[in-house]
Amino acid sequence: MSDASDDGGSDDSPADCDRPDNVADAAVDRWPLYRLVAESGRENALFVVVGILGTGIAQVLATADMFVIGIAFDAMFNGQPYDLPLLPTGVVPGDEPARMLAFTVALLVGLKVADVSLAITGQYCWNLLAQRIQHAVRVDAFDTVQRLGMGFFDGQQTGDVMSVLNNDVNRLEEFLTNGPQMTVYATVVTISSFGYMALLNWRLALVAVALAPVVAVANWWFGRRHERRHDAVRAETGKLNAALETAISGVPVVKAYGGERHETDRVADRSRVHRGAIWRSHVTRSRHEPALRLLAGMAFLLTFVVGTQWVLDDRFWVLRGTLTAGELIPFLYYTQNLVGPMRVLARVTGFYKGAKAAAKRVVGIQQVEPPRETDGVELTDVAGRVEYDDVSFGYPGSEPRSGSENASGEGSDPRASDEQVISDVAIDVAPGETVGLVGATGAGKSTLTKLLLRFYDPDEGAVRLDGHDVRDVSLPSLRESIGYVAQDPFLFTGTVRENIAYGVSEDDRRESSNSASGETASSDERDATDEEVVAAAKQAGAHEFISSMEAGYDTEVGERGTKLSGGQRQRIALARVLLTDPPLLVLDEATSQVDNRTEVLIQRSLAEVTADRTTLVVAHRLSTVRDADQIVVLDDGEIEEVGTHDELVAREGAYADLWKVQVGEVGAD
Ligand SMILES: Nc1ncnc2c1ncn2[C@@H]1O[C@H](COP(=O)(O)OP(=O)(O)OP(=O)(O)O)[C@@H](O)[C@H]1O
Repeated sequence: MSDASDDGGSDDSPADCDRPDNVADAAVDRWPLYRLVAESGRENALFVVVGILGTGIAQVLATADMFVIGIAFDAMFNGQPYDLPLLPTGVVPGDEPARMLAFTVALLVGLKVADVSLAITGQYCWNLLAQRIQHAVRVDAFDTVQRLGMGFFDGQQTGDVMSVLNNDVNRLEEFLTNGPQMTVYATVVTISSFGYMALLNWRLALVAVALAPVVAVANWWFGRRHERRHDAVRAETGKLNAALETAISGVPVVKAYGGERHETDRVADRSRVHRGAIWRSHVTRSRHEPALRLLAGMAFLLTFVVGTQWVLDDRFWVLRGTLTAGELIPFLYYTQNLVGPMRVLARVTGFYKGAKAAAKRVVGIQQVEPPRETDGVELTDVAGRVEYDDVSFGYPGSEPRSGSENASGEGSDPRASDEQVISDVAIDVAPGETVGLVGATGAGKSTLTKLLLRFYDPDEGAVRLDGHDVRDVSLPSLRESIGYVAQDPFLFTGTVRENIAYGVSEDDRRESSNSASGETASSDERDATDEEVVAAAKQAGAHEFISSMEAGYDTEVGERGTKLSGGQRQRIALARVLLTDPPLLVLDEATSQVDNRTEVLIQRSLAEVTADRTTLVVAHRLSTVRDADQIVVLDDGEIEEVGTHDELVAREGAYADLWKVQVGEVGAD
């Protein structure tokens, strides 16, 4: 995946910035998890500190009990002094065993109460931290995704991107909830157990930890295996999601072609691969923990043998000095106590590697630089002059036509090897003009409009608006100047009213994103009034059918507008654009799905709207562009003819042929 250059207008190309093959391939960061937590977690530093202290001190106190019992045991039964570190001598009772016992019980109860209270506080902080970071990472990643150029979405499967925003981010939460406190627990229990052992007998303590280097190497080895396994699981989860998303969103086609069995088989194949990846991950996990416990068991046995011999013989090999039974019993307890951290170490390593694999994918998305949004010329009072200045363009990553060469005649430049979809197109649209773009399917009409909107940048030449290269114009300002109705308009789940008013609430949306980035928004935000919504719907020929629906403007349109017909969706999309009252209009087959009578009505009301604003109209139905000031006929990405309807008909060229076919003067062949 390539990062976008961000240092100049023409270098900051939405097409350049996003050619990822796979979200996971993008992460070049060595510490993706640290990067995410550090970026999102700075404001949560207090939770980290309290979490570490709470969990840490709780564990120190939890492991103190056996130490206290050992000292009390020797004091009560072996006549040793009742010497507890950190406690003033006056507090500790005298020689009477009953008083010593009462004091010991009170001390143990106090330790347990403090331990539990601190553990609960620590747990609370870790949970809160995990939730907050998960939320921040998800919102940040989503914000990045939706600001990426169209090239990113061309190269990604929606289900895979969804999987990053959902499954992978959840995986982070799982790690953050459990990982830090488990790590603190394991570290503190290990250190404090070792500390208590060293206080009891430092020589025997060294024996007990003799196998620590072996544990470290074994854990490192398992960690590497975990990482590979988790990388595969995360990638396969994304692919499975993509397969599910494609099958569900294509359900009408699947049903129409009776493809249910085929889709089930396809999902089953993906699920099988996914299951295999998960299984391999489980196998690694199921071997990891027992292996570490085995090593801990060996350490315990070693300590037991050495310690017992030492107590019996007053020495063991080079180990000399006194070792009492009262010292050995807590000592063995602490050695056994190390089994818990071993188990946790294995689990935390698994959690960490899983979260790291997920973080790589999240960071992979975050590393794709979105095109600059706020730099550049702010357009005000747009007159509407549009110029395509010898524009050539090929979609990033598309295959070159056979035999084609790039501009330099070399094949090594990946950009230049893209298939040219637009070649040397020059069009000059005066402010207020309406231009029709016509031509065979795949001729490049929609692509030309997308270059104006800067969904992509041209490879050669420039697209200008009011004399400004659109690459030098700030993206929000450019897109606010252009009302765009796409070929297959998208409606959001919600009511008809909400869908029509969507564009006018834009300022509100910008305000929230600006306030997130610390900027303040202008104060002229407003919502559309009901009258404005209805007026726009009337202009778009939508009012009649909306009013005939039971809930009128409050009708729910369903997901992506599935409860409406194609023509109804188009009219709502048209109304949405008209409501924003942009200086420029780009209508890409905006009325292709409405019937002829409705189209004529829409054309009449649109005539008023388009009279004094620049309008680009893409149409197959030539009656839609008949009254345009100029009609550009495209053929295979090149301009074939330009003129008014009458001029082109009189010229008897390609347009005239198309016109004759459409008015029925000649057959299609
Ligand atoms: N995102 C994309 N990635 C790669 N190639 C694309 C992409 N979108 C369009 N193309 C290709 O670019 C060429 C021009 O497509 P475009 O949509 O501009 O044609 P059009 O003239 O609008 O066609 P239609 O009338 O069918 O809508 C086609 O060959 C198409 O396959």
